[in-house]
Amino acid sequence: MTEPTQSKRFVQGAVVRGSTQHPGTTTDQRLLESRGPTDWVHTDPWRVLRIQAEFVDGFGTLAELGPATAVFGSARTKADHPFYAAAEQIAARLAQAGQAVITGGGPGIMEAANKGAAEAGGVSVGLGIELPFETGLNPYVNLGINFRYFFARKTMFVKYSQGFVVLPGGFGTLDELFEALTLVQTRKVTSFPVVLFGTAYWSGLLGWLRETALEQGTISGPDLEMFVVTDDVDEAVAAVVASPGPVAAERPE
Ligand SMILES: C/C(=C\CNc1ncnc2c1ncn2[C@@H]1O[C@H](COP(=O)(O)O)[C@@H](O)[C@H]1O)CO
Repeated sequence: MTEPTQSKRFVQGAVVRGSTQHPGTTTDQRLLESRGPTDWVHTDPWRVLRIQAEFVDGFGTLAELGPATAVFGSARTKADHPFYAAAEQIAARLAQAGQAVITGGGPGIMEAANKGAAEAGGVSVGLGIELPFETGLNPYVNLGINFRYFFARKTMFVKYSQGFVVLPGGFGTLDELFEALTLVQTRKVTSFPVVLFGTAYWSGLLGWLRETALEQGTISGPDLEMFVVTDDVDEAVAAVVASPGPVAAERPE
């Protein structure tokens, strides 16, 4: 009987190959030398890995953030608008209360909130999003992550904040607001305060929710109690600072 010789073995990561199974090159050689078709970078399996990478970067960066509140509002609000000043003040108060402030990292209300947080010495988070036109993170972000995918970015807002303060805004703001309300309504999260800042701006929407949505039974009475509506900076801050965060509703495993 012939003794197998150790020297003829080839170790390939976790795999051990005998001489007849030798691949001829090492894995590193093939990685470094390969040049071939590149269309696979535009396929869904590759996108899945990129999506995973966004979650890895987001979770890895924000896991130790501590208490935080997300502030939303129009990307178009100018620096001389009263809502810009209000967002700046809300964020400054949140920072003074030991909270990080999370925004979409863009201009308008996002910039105001990042400015308020950063200038008050707080953590000023910007979760940027790739858009067809380049806007980039505003200069007041001191902890920023850029996302390709809206849904990965939206997970970060909810996962790492203990409440939302929503200032007047358009479709983007409404999307963020209604996502939070849907998560609370469906009990995906509990203890998640949503503050609508700017009573006059929100009154039309709230009236429609009461007089049309509630009337026609598409929402219920308690759904209308999910948010605090205010023009008062202190009230807005107090509503979120007291919250323990997006506690997942209990369910049997
Ligand atoms: C349209 C303009 C800039 C776009 N830049 C944005 N950067 C980051 N996040 C954005 C941007 N635009 C929208 N968002 C997100 O939606 C919310 C604001 O949307 P709205 O439609 O303006 O209300 C905001 O909270 C972001 O998360 C201006 O030149």
